[in-house]
Amino acid sequence: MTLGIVADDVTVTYRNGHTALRHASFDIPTGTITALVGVNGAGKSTLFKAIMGFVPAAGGSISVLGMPVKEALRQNIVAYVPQSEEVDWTFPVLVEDVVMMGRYGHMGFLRRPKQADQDAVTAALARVGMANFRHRQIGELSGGQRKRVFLARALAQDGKVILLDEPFTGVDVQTEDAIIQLLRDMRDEGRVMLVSTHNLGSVPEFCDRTVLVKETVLAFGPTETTFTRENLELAFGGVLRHFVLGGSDLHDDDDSRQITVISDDERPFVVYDEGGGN
Ligand SMILES: Nc1ncnc2c1ncn2[C@@H]1O[C@H](COP(=O)(O)OP(=O)(O)OP(=O)(O)O)[C@@H](O)[C@H]1O
Repeated sequence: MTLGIVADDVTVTYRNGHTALRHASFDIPTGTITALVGVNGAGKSTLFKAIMGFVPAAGGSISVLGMPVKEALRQNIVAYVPQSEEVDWTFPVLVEDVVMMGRYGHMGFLRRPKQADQDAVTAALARVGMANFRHRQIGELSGGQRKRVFLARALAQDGKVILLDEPFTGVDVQTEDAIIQLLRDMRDEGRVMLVSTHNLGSVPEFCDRTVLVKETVLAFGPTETTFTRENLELAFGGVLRHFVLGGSDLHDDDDSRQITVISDDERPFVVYDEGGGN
């Protein structure tokens, strides 16, 4: 088992003094898809930022493919697929330009694309089924198409570790299935896929591993032993009312993919179904 990402006792404190993660530890091997699960504000994005070196760890350490974060950044091996809200969609930029950004780390100082860079962009767009959209403005695309373009950027970068922040928000079932298939292919190529998702129903279906966060890492490991009723109740701070997992049940009907967590004050807290998520 080759180690992909290892967090050892990581604490992250923002400049305003807020500590978003305390003593968080986990490890995930290469060649896996790992779900990052937790309520809003649990620290998922913070963990991503720490892995990308955007925020320093106030304590502990993170290694990526055996390297410190700084070195991993230098080698351009960590790719990021952002949440839609993080992107300024009014910025006038073509689809091919967004994907070309994935090549920047492979280019020289002047960032002049070579034929190999153009080829990588073409191949990445084809792989996500967006070849025909190459010359479109990014702002003119649908939510699902935009996700595909950012996945193409990660592919063009040839990231060995790919962080995806809620890739299923606002995408239809067909696009979700296409994204899951792509993630599986990338896993089989030995990459590390870390996926933050609120779409709990699909976690057991496609994530080999799960990391549960709530201001720290509550639990991590293989999904069968980690994505349990007890751990989910801990992560969501409520009572799990409807929890159907595993095997053929998952595919029998739409209902069986639904997970409902009822919060302590009896309001449905998390209600997710096949295509949904909120
Ligand atoms: N730049 C920042 N400065 C200070 N505090 C921050 C900053 N970014 C996030 N936080 C705080 O850190 C905590 C964790 O936020 P984070 O964005 O990591 O949560 P999350 O799990 O990604 O949530 P969501 O599911 O809503 O995306 C929250 O309490 C948040 O308010």
